[in-house]
Amino acid sequence: MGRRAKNKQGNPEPFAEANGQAGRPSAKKLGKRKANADDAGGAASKRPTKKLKEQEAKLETQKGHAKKGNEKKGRTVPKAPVKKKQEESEDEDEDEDEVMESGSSEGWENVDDGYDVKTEARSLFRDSDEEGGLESFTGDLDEFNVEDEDDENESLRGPVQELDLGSDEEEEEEEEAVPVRLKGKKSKQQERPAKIIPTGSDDSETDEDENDEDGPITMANMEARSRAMDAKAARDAELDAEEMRQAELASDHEPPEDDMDGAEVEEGGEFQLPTAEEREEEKKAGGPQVHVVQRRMRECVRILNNFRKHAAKGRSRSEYVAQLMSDIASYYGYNEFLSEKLFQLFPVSEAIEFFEANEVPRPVTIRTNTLRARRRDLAQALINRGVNLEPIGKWTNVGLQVFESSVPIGATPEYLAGHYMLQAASSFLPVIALGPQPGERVLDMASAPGGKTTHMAALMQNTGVIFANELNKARTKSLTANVHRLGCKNVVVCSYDGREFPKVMGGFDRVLLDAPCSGTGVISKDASVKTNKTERDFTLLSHLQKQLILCAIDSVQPDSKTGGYLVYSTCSVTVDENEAVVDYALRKRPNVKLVETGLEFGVPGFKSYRGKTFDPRVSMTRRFYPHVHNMDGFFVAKFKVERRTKKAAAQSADEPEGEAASAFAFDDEADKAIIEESKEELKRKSMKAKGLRVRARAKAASAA
Ligand SMILES: C[S@@+](CC[C@H](N)C(=O)[O-])C[C@H]1O[C@@H](n2cnc3c(N)ncnc32)[C@H](O)[C@@H]1O
Repeated sequence: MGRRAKNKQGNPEPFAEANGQAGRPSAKKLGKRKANADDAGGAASKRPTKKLKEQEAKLETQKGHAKKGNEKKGRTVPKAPVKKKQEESEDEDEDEDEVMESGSSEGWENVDDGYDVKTEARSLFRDSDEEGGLESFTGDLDEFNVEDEDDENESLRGPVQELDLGSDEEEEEEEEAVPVRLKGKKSKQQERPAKIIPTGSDDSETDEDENDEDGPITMANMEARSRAMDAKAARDAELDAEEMRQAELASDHEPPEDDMDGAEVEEGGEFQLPTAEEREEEKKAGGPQVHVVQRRMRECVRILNNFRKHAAKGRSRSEYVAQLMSDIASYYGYNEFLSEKLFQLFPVSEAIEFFEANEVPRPVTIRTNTLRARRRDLAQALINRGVNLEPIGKWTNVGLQVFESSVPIGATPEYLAGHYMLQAASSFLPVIALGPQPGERVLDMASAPGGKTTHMAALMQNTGVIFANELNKARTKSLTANVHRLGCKNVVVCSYDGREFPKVMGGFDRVLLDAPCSGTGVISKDASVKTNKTERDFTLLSHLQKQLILCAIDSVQPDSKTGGYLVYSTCSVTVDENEAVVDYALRKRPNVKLVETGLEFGVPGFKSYRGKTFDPRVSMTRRFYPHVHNMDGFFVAKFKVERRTKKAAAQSADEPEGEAASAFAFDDEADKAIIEESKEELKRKSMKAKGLRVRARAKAASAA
């Protein structure tokens, strides 16, 4: 398998200005893909890169530069246009900026020609071993990798899970073969016979293998190979675009029923929704067989995409939806409540893409700590150790994507020396949006394990001061460790409930509230979310988030000469944790307004959702999705806080609970019990973290 194929991440290019609608596969398209893949034998374990590729091809072709747009290798997270200002503030490396901007070969031209990475990596390994170098780190990795299992990012959830430290025996074996130490978790999909909606990219693995010649990748041939891959990607993009045009053309001329996407009859005869009895029998037999569920899901998607045409007489849309949601839950392993909640966020076909993307690990990415290293130097040092990497994209000057590595990325000398942070690309976004400036006073209200705190310290060039607050004392250890490792000298770690601000301290130029959330954006890293989140969790969380956001707003200094901003972010995709919280804040604090995040990609937030209307400015917020942007699901909103006038204060007190409020807001009086429960829950968690005995929840509740 090719070098990149081993760490294939689905799709590459960004969907700059994606709006969530763009390029959604039509029913026709899905059918066509399915037919293609079925022809190819319904191969198992293929990644859901298709839609991304199609969208890219379409968008990029429209823009007239498909060549750049479709790097089929799935080797990048979004390469979105970058703002000049961000570039300047994020990286001091001017030379590198030049190379990046020239766009010639993504910044690697000036490394030594003829350098054989594999050979060098082998010798480095030996050297390290002799010196007790890398080997000696493995035992202590946990300490260095900082974590706490429920951390949202960094070394905790994602990348480190990917690392395979292996046993000593493996080590020896691997040294011979130039080991790949970076491994994806085996997804459930890989054990399944076929995809729900097979895609044309299903043959991409073969393509990649063809592309990856056997010889060693050297500095000399890296660029040429990269160009060859780009050229191939461009050809693929053209083919895809052509296929898309054909599909669209065909949909303009009603297809015959036996067309690929018509009411085709799959193996097993005409599709019928199961009756209640059949479903009961299915349950008794231990649930449906995988191939039955797959087919049923495919059929339901097809029918729901053109209900009038394809639905069986007498069956309602809601019956198909109910069947599909139930099958999604069993096929992907979600509880029914969550599968429904997530399903409702998207049009039918896109929902499947989302669930599929959650089965695939996101790219492993690192952030250069510009307090200690320049990205170019860091990249060179890691390449010398046998790490295959490249810049994430033009939107960040500090990010690197790691494709494979023969060393544990969380234990290299550079890691230990604080030259980089293992950090999900999505985690860069709120910090870029906040844009902390040197000399400012900043609050990071919920900060452990410190990925964003340390990023802000770097942007502030270790000047000014950042108060890094974290409720959970146990988690302040990893936060402090990271602050030290990365050489941040302007950070004060503290441990309060965020809701105690600004009483504890206020008057900040900027505040980041990276709120505690359900983690529905990071399911690929933490599959437990699929089953352990209930309706009650979402109620409690959104209450907490609403309380925290008001405290965060009140902690901002409206008269700040340089700032006066708040960024609210979550790694969740649910509306109650995102737009509903933002809408609530806008209503409760008329002295704040939403401003553009400055992030040039991402889908606008929902202005309305399931019959509820939010403040129209909520569309200035940005959503990020695994299936669209190949990053963790994420949400970012940026506020400007202004001076509170008497009139505004009165307005906020009188603020009627609007249309959206009924569903998403809370009334302090009526919900007192819930708020108390949420406090109780936090207390329990904190006690647990300290190793204290915690009363069982039911007892605690009745006692309260
Ligand atoms: C999404 S994580 C923060 C990740 C962090 N910003 C980073 O980039 O590394 C949310 C954090 O909020 C903490 N937290 C939960 N409730 C809190 C509260 N009431 N006040 C402050 N922090 C809280 C959690 O313990 C968790 O560490």
